Amino acid sequence: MRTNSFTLDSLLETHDQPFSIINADQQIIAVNRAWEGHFALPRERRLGAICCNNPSDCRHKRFFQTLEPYTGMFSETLGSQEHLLKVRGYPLLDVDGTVYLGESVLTVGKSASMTGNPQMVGTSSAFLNLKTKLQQAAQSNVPVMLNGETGTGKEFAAEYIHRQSSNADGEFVIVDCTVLGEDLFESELFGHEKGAFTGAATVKKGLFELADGGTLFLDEVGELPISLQPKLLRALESGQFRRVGGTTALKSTVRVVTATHRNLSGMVKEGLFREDLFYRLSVFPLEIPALRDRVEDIQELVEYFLESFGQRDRCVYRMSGAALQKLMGHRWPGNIRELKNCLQLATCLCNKHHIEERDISIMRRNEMPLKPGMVERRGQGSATEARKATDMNPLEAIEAEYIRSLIDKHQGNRKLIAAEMNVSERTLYRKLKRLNVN
Ligand SMILES: Nc1ncnc2c1ncn2[C@@H]1O[C@H](COP(=O)(O)OP(=O)(O)OP(=O)(O)O)[C@@H](O)[C@H]1O
Repeated sequence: MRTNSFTLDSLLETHDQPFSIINADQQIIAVNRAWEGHFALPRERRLGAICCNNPSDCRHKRFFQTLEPYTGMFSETLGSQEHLLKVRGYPLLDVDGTVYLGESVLTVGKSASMTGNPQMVGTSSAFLNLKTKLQQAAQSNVPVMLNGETGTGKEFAAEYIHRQSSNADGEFVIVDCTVLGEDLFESELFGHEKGAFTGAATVKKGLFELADGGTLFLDEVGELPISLQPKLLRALESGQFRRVGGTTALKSTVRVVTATHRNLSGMVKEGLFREDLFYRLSVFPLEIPALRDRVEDIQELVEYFLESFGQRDRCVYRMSGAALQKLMGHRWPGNIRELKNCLQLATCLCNKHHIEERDISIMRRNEMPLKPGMVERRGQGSATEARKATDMNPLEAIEAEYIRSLIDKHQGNRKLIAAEMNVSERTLYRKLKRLNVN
């Protein structure tokens, strides 16, 4: 059979979809007109350039290791814009047998900047991997379980999944499992009919119903009492539920995302979490990395937060190199929330909007700032008494005392108390409830 050789450019232009060719050195060697138009980038700016932001760990590199065709959702920053791409990559052979990667963009979803979502900041490989997986999870519609330390951005990630998913037009409903005791669970989750119990003066829709067509985010799902877990499982499996006091079975189609800082599979082994519910919820498990495992992102996060504080305060905050070094050297047990709160405080302490090393006050976990007199009061036995009265362990008693000192200091302002403790207001609320502090 006689074969003709066509010029590369004429072949490329037969693709209506954006199309690019990448060599084994991960350089872009050709793009078509649809690609230029789609990304609003002239080809001269891309030809010869390295394929993406993170060439040491990207789909192109993996392709040249395996030569396996692939299809999937990925996020990529081209120019100054973040794009969510559905791509197909496959091998191309030239006449002398050299392998290239041909990649076409199949359909294009919404980008975070286009939807006005808060920006997901970070370019470390740990973070980019996570972002790609979040997008894959968003497209898949299966239950996602997010695992990570406090303040790593689990709720932020859950909302990101929601906004990128086909349920984005529905509600993003957060269920805080730490506050759902036996008495609240059914009426909060499934709602109640008028007169179902004393105080049920009107019909109330539950969170499950409100999330219909949207996303139900079960935060701290590991805290859900085991006695309530079968009820949740039943509703998730059938999509059906009854309001308290109601006889009609209602239906709700929700996308489920859960988060926990606990080792749930360990809890299953210990009989503290139902195995069937665990498997039902963790079809797509995702680990959110701690900030200390992606220190490369600290500078970018600092710039991002300072810019947003600057917009709020109508000024431009700057930071000295020494101050940044101090931030880079900390282990951030409270993760991104702790960093954000630390910067928030620095903007209040600094002079002429210039943050110096002395303005960075990092709170050591074992250095609880006690109010004058607090040690003395503890010495007189107030914490011990509180412990006896409420059956607290010694650490809880100290924590309760510490929170009380902050309540005094900030005159009960929960925002300020939570900020000083480096926890979310919701976490503070849980602590107040658990420690019985008013
Ligand atoms: N990638 C990111 N870019 C910018 N801000 C982020 C990012 N990830 C998290 N944040 C911010 O960090 C803070 C903590 O995030 P979030 O509340 O989602 O953490 P969490 O893991 O759910 O915490 P907790 O377990 O204590 O509830 C929030 O202010 C959030 O906006």
